[in-house]
Amino acid sequence: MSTATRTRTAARVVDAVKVYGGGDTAVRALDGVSVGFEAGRFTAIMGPSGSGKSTLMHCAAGLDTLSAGSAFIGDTDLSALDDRRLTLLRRDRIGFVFQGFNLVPTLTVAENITLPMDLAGAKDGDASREWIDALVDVVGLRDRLHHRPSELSGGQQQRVAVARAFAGRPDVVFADEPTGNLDSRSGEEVLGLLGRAVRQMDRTVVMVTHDPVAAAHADEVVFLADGRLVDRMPDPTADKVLDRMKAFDASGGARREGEGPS
Ligand SMILES: Nc1ncnc2c1ncn2[C@@H]1O[C@H](COP(=O)(O)OP(=O)(O)OP(=O)(O)O)[C@@H](O)[C@H]1O
Repeated sequence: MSTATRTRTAARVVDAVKVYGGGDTAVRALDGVSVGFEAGRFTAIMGPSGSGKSTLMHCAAGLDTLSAGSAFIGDTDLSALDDRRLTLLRRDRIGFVFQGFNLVPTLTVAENITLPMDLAGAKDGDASREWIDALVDVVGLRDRLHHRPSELSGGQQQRVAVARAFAGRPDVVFADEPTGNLDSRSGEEVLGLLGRAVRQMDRTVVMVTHDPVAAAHADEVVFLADGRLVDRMPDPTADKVLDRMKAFDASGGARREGEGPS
């Protein structure tokens, strides 16, 4: 039973292809990617600029659609959902953290955190009150609950965004460069938080990042190059990730079969 629990896949794409545009200018941003993101794990997606990281995240999270292949949240095939159901799935089963914190300026910290649940009309039962209470402690915002975002530092604002992403206990939280706008100390705090949410609160996080130090907070790093999955690294360290990235620089990224070096 515990094995089954451990190997649950929170999100996955199978043979994912994404082509932007058409004709001579078509860009194959994903070129047959199959990858699963295990529940209860923190996975980082890395790769050179333009390798398809954001495209993979957006398609896996139902923010964009694949040109071919399938994307699943749990057992739900996203391509089988109409727009309304997709919107509901994103609201109820997925949390998002973006580089620019995306908080509502007129709401307090507490209101921002519970906004997705309030919009969903969730009943404020004891279980969810306890969960939010625990989250507020994990993100260290108890003394800021009645402040507005403009009264907080960037790092504090991103901690609010992290709490908001986890508030509805989604199946998976997708984070796109969550530390991109933060200094290194605030960035470390936010990454530590994501890691604690996974390990102490049994959450699932998938994070796109450029930064080997950020990726080292994950349980596993998956590497993309030229729209393909080229490597996976369990138990990453910043040095190991940096070395792997340098190999991409040296080779100019992964080449398609039959394609020579430029
Ligand atoms: N909306 C779009 N229209 C056309 N091409 C796009 C679009 N979005 C992305 N691309 C192209 O698809 C490829 C993959 O882009 P993507 O943003 O997924 O890469 P990335 O690895 O996240 O890059 P970065 O690290 O620079 O953010 C790139 O060649 C990019 O120019």
